[in-house]
Amino acid sequence: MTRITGVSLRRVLDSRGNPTVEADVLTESGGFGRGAAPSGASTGEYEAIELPANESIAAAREHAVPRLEGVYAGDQRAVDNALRAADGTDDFSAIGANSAVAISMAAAKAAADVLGAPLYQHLGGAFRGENFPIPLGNVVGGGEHAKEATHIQEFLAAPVGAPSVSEAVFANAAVHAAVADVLDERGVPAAKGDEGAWAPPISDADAFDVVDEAVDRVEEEVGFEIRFGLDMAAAELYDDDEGAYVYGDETKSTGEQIDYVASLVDEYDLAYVEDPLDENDYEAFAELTDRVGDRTLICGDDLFVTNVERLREGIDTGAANSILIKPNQIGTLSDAFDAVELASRNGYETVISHRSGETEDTTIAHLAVATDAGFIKTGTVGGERTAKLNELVRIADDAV
Ligand SMILES: C=C(OP(=O)(O)O)C(=O)O
Ligand SMILES: [Mg+2]
Repeated sequence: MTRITGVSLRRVLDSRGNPTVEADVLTESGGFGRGAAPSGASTGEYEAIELPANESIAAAREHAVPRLEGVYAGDQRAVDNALRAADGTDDFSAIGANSAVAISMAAAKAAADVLGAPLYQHLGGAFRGENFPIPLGNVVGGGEHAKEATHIQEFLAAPVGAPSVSEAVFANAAVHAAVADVLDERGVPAAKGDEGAWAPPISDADAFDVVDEAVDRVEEEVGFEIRFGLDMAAAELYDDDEGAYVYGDETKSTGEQIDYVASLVDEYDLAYVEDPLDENDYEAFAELTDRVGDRTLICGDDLFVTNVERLREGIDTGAANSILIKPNQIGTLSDAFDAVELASRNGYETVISHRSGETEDTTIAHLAVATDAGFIKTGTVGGERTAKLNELVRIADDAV
């Protein structure tokens, strides 16, 4: 049976070397699941609250663990309702979304363990496992993820024509390597940012040129279509006092930002643009989506924060045509599923996503397959990123 008999919590390292929360869930029949919370750097204003790991663990031990004992791990809503009840706030500020999401994911894995089913099947049902998300691979980045690099946070390879998820994963790694070659040929030194993308000290315009060239080279090599996209993380660029987007010495008004993004979509045939505008500006999002939403995905990350109420507002105003899903932005798997369902029912594409601070946890790979998501954004290289990519390869190979 999947009745929970124990929950233990500990501090472990994330990929930035910061403490994060890991949870173990045990069931009465010996089922075991482990989940670890990721952590953002360019966090949205409306995200659930991450507490310092120690504080979150102490609060969850006191308030959540006693309520979870006896709950069926296989009843994900019951687990997540218990977490919400233990917390008692709207944003998990009492026990921390970090403990909440770690426990929520660990319970799902414990239930899958008892059932002897892969996590994606426990979460998504018997007919999942045929369709795979296209991985969006961060190959050049800056913003809050790397100092002295591009203003735009992420340049993402999008192997839209790949015949399999495995070929898509390897294509993104090849684009990452080709970017290194192009930078080297141009004499540009580059360290890596938090997500393993190259973080060269070049302008955004030069980065477009480098990524375009790298994508062309790999496209020729692999023989299928590779496009690219962006996470502009524009809430980080937007200055409330100036009422403008700040790119170093240059600023753009909201109208200029919309024109700029629309021109990039057309010039580079972008497949995907995440957070092109400030997280409070549904109207500007809607204007851009109206202009280019027929030929690219306009995705809300900081805009929606995996929150059904914010997504509902986006649907009502025509603000976007896709949503980024980060379970730790909202705190539980049930809430993340609700956001996916609302999105799908309204024709929105879903993109399951990692955070810039990650662990070896592979839940999001299973979540993407379980929800039949069109895309997954989980980096390109680096152990905490390849953990998810390799898990997708294993799921496709029936090896989980
Ligand atoms: C993954 C992202 O970064 P972070 O985790 O820092 O929010 C993002 O903005 O999409
Ligand atoms: Mg983002």
